[in-house]
Amino acid sequence: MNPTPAAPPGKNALELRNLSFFYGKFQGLRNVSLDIAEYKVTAFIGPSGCGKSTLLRTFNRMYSLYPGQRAEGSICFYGQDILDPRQDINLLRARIGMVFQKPTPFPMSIYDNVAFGVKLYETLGKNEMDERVEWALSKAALWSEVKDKLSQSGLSLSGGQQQRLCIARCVAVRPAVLLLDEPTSALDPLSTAKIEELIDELKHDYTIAIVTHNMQQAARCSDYTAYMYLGEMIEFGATEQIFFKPERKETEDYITGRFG
Ligand SMILES: Nc1ncnc2c1ncn2[C@@H]1O[C@H](COP(=O)(O)OP(=O)(O)OP(=O)(O)O)[C@@H](O)[C@H]1O
Repeated sequence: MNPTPAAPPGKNALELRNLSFFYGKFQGLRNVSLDIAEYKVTAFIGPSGCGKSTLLRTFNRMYSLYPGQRAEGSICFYGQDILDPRQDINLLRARIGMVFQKPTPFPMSIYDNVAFGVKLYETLGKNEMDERVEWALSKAALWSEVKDKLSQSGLSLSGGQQQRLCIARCVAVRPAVLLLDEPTSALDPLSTAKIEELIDELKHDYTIAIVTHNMQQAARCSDYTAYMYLGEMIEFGATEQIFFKPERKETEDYITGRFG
């Protein structure tokens, strides 16, 4: 199967070319090429184990934490190859933030959860930090719910609020790209709807890549969709095209539930 590189019109935040990934001897990604358009939502769908999370984790070199895992090919982030061994990983993670499947607030106050990342990269005075925390919590549509209890533990919030707190923590360091790895799979339908609304708001300011098992979610939230299978990019295009007029039979079978 050949990958289907497709360049959405406009500027790209990330450009992947012939990206392969290895967990030791096991190859998790095979020659993936695609462009991630700036200020759009790109969704990654496909059956369990097809490499969606593996792909997302290459975008901020998350795998570098683990010996034996390596990527080949190139990922250009506004013209800079992030796979270059000289890449400053901390700086990269400030520019490309990640939110995980399970909400992961730190065992500290709501305020400190948001301020934590900022302190790693910037030295702000108290007023500036207060402003940044309020700004980030507002961006994550959480400010009105927590403004009177900023000193309470982040762990005291509901699951949906905790996930929005994690988004606020990510946004607070002012990244260019947000990576969302199944951000609603641990949430109830109401919290899921809130996060989906939030994604729609956030794409005005951020480029978003989302992994989801939920096809309705991909159809609702994304501008572009990539269908993956066994580590390969089978088809990539505008979400409407992928869902209503897929070019590949494999994509159609998956979308219509005939897969397997
Ligand atoms: N740490 C690891 N070591 C070895 N193999 C791994 C590791 N993590 C993932 N894999 C393998 O890489 C492949 C892709 O896994 P990945 O988690 O990216 O898939 P996925 O599409 O995100 O799956 P899911 O939808 O179930 O989360 C799978 O075959 C998986 O078993």
